[in-house]
Parts: sequence; C-alpha cells; structure tokens
Amino acid sequence: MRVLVCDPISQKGIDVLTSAGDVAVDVKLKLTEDQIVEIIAEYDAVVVRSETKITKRIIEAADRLKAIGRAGVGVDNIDVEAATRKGVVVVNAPEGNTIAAAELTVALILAIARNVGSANLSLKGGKWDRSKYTGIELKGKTLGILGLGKIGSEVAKRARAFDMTVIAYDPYASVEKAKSLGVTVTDLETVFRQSDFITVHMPKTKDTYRMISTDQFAIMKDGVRIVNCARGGIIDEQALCEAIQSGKVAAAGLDVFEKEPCTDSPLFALDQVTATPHLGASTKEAQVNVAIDVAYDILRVLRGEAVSAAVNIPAVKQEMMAIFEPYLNLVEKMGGYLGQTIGNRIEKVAITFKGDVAKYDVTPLTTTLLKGLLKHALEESVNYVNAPHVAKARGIQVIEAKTPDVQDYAVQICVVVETDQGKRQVTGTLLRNKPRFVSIDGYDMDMAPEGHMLVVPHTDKPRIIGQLGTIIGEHNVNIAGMHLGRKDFGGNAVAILTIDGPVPAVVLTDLAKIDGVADVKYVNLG
Ligand SMILES: NC(=O)C1=CN([C@@H]2O[C@H](COP(=O)(O)OP(=O)(O)OC[C@H]3O[C@@H](n4cnc5c(N)ncnc54)[C@H](O)[C@@H]3O)[C@@H](O)[C@H]2O)C=CC1
Ligand SMILES: O=C(O)CCC(=O)C(=O)O
Repeated sequence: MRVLVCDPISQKGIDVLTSAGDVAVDVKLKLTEDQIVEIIAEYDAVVVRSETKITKRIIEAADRLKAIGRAGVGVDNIDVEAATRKGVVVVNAPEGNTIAAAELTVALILAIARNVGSANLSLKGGKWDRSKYTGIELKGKTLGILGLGKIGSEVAKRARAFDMTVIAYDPYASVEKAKSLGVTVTDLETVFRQSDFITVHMPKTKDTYRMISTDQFAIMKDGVRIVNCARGGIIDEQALCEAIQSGKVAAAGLDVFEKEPCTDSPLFALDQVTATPHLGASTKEAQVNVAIDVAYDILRVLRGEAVSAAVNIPAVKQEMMAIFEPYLNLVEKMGGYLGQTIGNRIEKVAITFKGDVAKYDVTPLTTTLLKGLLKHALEESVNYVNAPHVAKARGIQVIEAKTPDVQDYAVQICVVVETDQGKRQVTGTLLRNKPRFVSIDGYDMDMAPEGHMLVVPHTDKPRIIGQLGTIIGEHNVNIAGMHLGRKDFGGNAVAILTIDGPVPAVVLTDLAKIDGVADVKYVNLG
C-alpha cells in the first residue's frame, strides 16, 4: 500500500506507517493541485496538514484512495463531502495539538495586552520607547471565548489562572462542563458586549465564516482586544482593520488568515496587530502527537478496522476505543454472517442493543454492522463512511433500539434482517471480550464466529451429520468444530461447521445433494 504525504509531518508518524511492513510512504511537498491529480491514483492514502488542499478534483481522480489523513484538527482544506461520496475516510488528529494551540492563544492574549510584538520591533529598530507601550493587566478583565471545545476549554483554564472572568458562547457546549471550568456560558451578544478580550476557537464553517464583522465590532466594548488562533475568515479581516484604525479595537493577535500563506495584509501595517504564521500547532510535542495519531488511524483504515478519529463516519473517541473495540468486532461479524447467508433483497434491519452497551452512543456499532452486512449483499464498495448512505439509497430501513434490560448475558446485540423472503436473525454477545453468537434464526447456539464456516440448514434426522463429515473429508477439508441447533425433534435444524480453509464450490454442491439438506452457505468471517 502506498501513502502520499503532501505537507511536512513528524518523522515519527512516517515511521509508524513504514513500520507496518506493507506500507510505502512518498513525501512530496508543495505539489500543485494538478500535480496531485496526476499521481493520486497510485495512492491508498494521503496525509496533509493545513497547506495542501484536497479538492473534489483530486478526490475524483483518486481511484484507489481509502483514507485522507489530516495531521491536525481543522479539515476545511479537505472536501469532506466529496470524500464521503466516494467512500474515502477522512481522519484527523483532534487532540494532539490542543495544548499547543491553547498556549499560543494565551501567548497572543498576553502579547497584545502588553504590546510585546510592537515593543520588540521598536527596540530592535533602535528606539527605547517605554511610555508608548504601556499595557493592561489580565487580572479582573473578562475573556469571551467563542467555541468552548477542546482548545477553548484549555484557554479558559489558563485564563482563570490569570484571575480573568471567563464567559463563553458555544451552542453545543455542556453547561455543566463549563461550570466546572469556572466559565459562564451565555449568548453571543452578551459575549460581544461584555468582553475585554475575545478569542475564537470554533471550526470554520458556513455558520462561523465572518461571524465577527462590522456589526459585531460595533456592539463590543471600546478598546476590546481580539485573538484568532482558529481559522482565518471567522473574523472579517477588512472589518477588523477598520475597527483597529477607528480605535474601537485596541489590538489583535492573529495566527490565521483567510488566505494562507499570507505575507501581505493591510493588518500587518498596524502596530496594534501581533501576527504569527499559523503557528498554533507548531510545537515539537504537538507535531509528534498529531503525526503519530493520524498515522495509526490511516493504518486502521487501510486494514479495514474501526478508526478512532474519523471526520466523516461516527467516530469512536480515543478513550472509548478500548470499550468499543470488542463490540465493533462482534457487530462486524454479525453483519458479515448475515450478509453472506442472506441471498435475498434486504428491506429492513432492526438492531437492538441490550444491557451495558445500551448506555453508549451506539451509532458506530450500527454503521459497522451495516458495513459488514451490505458489503456482501451489494456489489458496490461499502465501507464505514458510506454504509448508512448505501442502506438509505437502497431503501433499506434501519431501526436502532436500546434497552438496559437483558437476560442471561450482561450484553446482547440482536439483529433481525427482513428480506422479501422472510426474516433472518443473529444475536451476539461478548465472552471474555471475544465475540460469540448465542442465537441464529431462533436456534440457541454458543459459537465463536471466526474463520471459514459452512452453514447447513437441514431436517433433524439420522445420518445427515455423518454424510456432511464424509463429503467434506473426501474433499480434504478439515473440520475444526461443529455447532448444532434444532428447535424440535425431527424438525428444522442447522449445522454450522468451522473449517480450516476455504472450500471449492463443488463441496457446496455435493453437500446440497444430501437428502434433508435445505441449503448450504460458505461464510468467511476472517
Ligand atoms: N492555529 C492552529 O494552528 C490551530 C487551529 N485550530 C482550529 O481551532 C478550532 C477548534 O479546535 P478544537 O477546540 O480542537 O475543536 P473542538 O471541536 O474541540 O471545539 C470546537 C468548538 O466550537 C463549537 N462551535 C461550533 N460551531 C460553533 C458556532 N457557530 N458558534 C460557537 N461555537 C461553535 C463546537 O461546539 C465546539 O465545542 C479547529 O476547528 C481548528 O480550525 C486547531 C488546532 C491548531
Ligand atoms: O498543521 C498545522 O500546523 C495547522 C494546525 C491546524 O490549524 C489545525 O490542526 O487545525
């Protein structure tokens, strides 16, 4: 597999990729869009920071691309929608640079409070000017944070240590969590009206683009100080320039710009502006963190495993991964089993999560189950990204239910698939964190779903099992285990044989000829 790295990332991330053994990495920096379009079809994954844009054109030309990795947080340089449509997983590194960005924010807050940038330039220009650079203290001032996520929260903690009052606007923030940080969550206008410093920490989206402009500056306190360490464009640069020139805004600390690289801006002519060239994530520690995090997720995507920080599929948080991994494994096998044994048109999939698992957001489990189910039933490529879309596009109704009530097991996941020919069902659980199927189509079972299997529904009568063994043996296939299920004596039954390898089609044909055998399916659960 081949990974293209388009922006400089830590060698430690590249080492993670190459040490996987079957991954070759090409580092090609400063490529134009045309150059990437020309070569992208040769790659399984591409990794960028914020410089390189992964556009729709690039994604459309990327015939074997499975993953786009962003060694950082913001994915506004990636056409996530185009990637999703193409079934390409976009992964980022949401936590590795939080502290770096928060610390640069605090550095800029302090710099613009004490005129550090302009005083530095003045002194180096040969002037010993002290009175011009008298600043203000942070103590007792109000900091308004827009976007109380990971970085905003870390900034809040540090601001509290400077004895600032911290207020925040974030429509999605937990008020409880804010309280524990000593932050008052309020409305946007209040933040604008009451803050001495305003810092933004939200993603750049169509809602946040230019959300601070002339009208917003107008209602702020005279002499307000503004920091943007999130994304250029969230603050209207021309309006900011005018607000500084008019004296409304006393100073601004800017790490990001609407067009980057940005080396020429009317803002740079203003003494009140302290600017850095998008350095928020540029610490040694953060760069190692994000490169390693994104490299591991790229490998997970290439191996078809669940990822921890996907942007366009329901992500499983890092701390949840240890809990979720066994469940993901279980539902993938349940979906895979059903997908390989159902030959009919799927109309409805009902998944019931019972017991402990019901207390979590189970969306990633449902997506994973659908992926396992649909990739066998449908010919198109189905993955973690597009499985729900594929199901919807095919008119498959997906119903998810959760209940804490469970019998016999601490956890049960029950899947019922309705097809145009009837219902099929599998119930699974975990035994010492390993998947077990405990019921299949109403037959009680206790089997480890793995490897190669033959599923043989039959009539419960003597000699069928013996004949199965003989025919399979004649074809030199070793039977590793057998699970039998029957409802009534002499009625319908099923035999599930685990075998040591794949079987030639002729085995299935020969088994199907046994009197009393209804149908034979070969299932490979990896
Ligand atoms: N300068 C730099 O080098 C870096 C910049 N960033 C930027 O910082 C941003 C924030 O990063 P994190 O804190 O890690 O992300 P996060 O996802 O933890 O936090 C973002 C917060 O913004 C909030 N939000 C979303 N839309 C909003 C709106 N319309 N109004 C108010 N709040 C809104 C969300 O609810 C969330 O709490 C990233 O999107 C990225 O663009 C991140 C890392 C480094
Ligand atoms: O890669 C970088 O240095 C930029 C980091 C950043 O802006 C982000 O993580 O969103």
